[in-house]
Amino acid sequence: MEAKIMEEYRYRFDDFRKNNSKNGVIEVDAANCFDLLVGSIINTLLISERFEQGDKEFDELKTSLAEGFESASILDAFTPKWLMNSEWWAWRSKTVRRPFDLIYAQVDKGIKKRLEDVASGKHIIGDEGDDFVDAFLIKMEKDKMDGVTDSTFNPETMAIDMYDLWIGGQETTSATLTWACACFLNHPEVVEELRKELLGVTGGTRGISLTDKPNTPFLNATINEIQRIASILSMNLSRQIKEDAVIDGQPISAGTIVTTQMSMIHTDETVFKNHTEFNPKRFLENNNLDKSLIPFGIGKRVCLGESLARAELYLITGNLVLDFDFEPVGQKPEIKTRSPFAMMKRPPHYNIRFVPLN
Ligand code: HEM
Repeated sequence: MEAKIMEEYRYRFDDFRKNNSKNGVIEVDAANCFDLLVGSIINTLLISERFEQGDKEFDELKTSLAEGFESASILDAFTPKWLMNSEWWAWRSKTVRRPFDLIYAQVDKGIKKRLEDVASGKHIIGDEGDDFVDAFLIKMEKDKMDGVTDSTFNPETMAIDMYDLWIGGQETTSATLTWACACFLNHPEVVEELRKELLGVTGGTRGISLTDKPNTPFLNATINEIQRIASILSMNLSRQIKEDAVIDGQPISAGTIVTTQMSMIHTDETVFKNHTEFNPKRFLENNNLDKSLIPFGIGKRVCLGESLARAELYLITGNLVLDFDFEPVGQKPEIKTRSPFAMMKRPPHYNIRFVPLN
């Protein structure tokens, strides 16, 4: 996983150096930059294909996915029945759902092409396969050979899984990285301290790697603080109560749909003093504080992509700090969301300069 993330990181920034730089300084739209990088990491893991700048299909998919997340709100989670039957709701659902339909169509197309390539011998599946699609096809074949009649591994479930992974992994990670750079632009002192820590670990001779994690407490704390400040999912996914229960003194009947407002947990002033302040050191001063940080949810249905997302955040922020200085283009972005009432707290929109350090 690390190798694939780093390959995409290097490829993307080499490409920016060639196509988006003046005198070696890269200037890009922060959101687009991370969209392409994160999208390519997921797509490479899923189906061994990266996205390039100017790819119309990816641009359409991304724009509508961002719009979908921005327009989806608490209303979509708790829609009253009378509203669901209205024409307005039918129109709205179509608009909110459009990006999701586009993603499904795209993964479905990719699977069909892989199946054709396998059939024609253009793609040969090795013992372990190259990616998620290969691994899925191997499992499908195994179930067939073993005579499993009720196997749930088929092209349709593969498309649904890929769709889930795409939706779960793209916008979330990309938005968090866009928040990260907004924090860095506002806090050069944090960047400086991070660089000192990372150079101490690498000796300036190599990039940062996941094995360095135990030796980079300040980077770990900074990523925690970025995720706390970003708190990109205002609400967690919903749960349905199976039995009558009491939550925090409040009786709740079986069948009730409940959710957690994660952004409130992350801004609880009794836990995170001066919660509007970006202060990574709070996680170093209190070793237990990260237990109150749940950006990936908690429990049995915790985020399936947590380890991938954590690896991406660590490797990308760490290596960016080692490779570049960050400069705003015009005014610094405010560390403030563009969509306070949406399900996803979108980062500010800004352009950024990456100034190579050597
Ligand atoms: C910073 C990045 C990410 C954040 C903040 C995030 C956050 C979350 C949260 C809060 C949930 C709901 C957990 C719950 O119900 O308790 C979730 C679920 C999920 N996430 Fe993520 N996620 C991120 C990245 C990813 C990535 C990279 C992937 C996969 C490529 C992914 C795939 C999923 C899936 C499939 C689920 C549904 C799990 C289930 O219901 O069993 N996520 N994520």
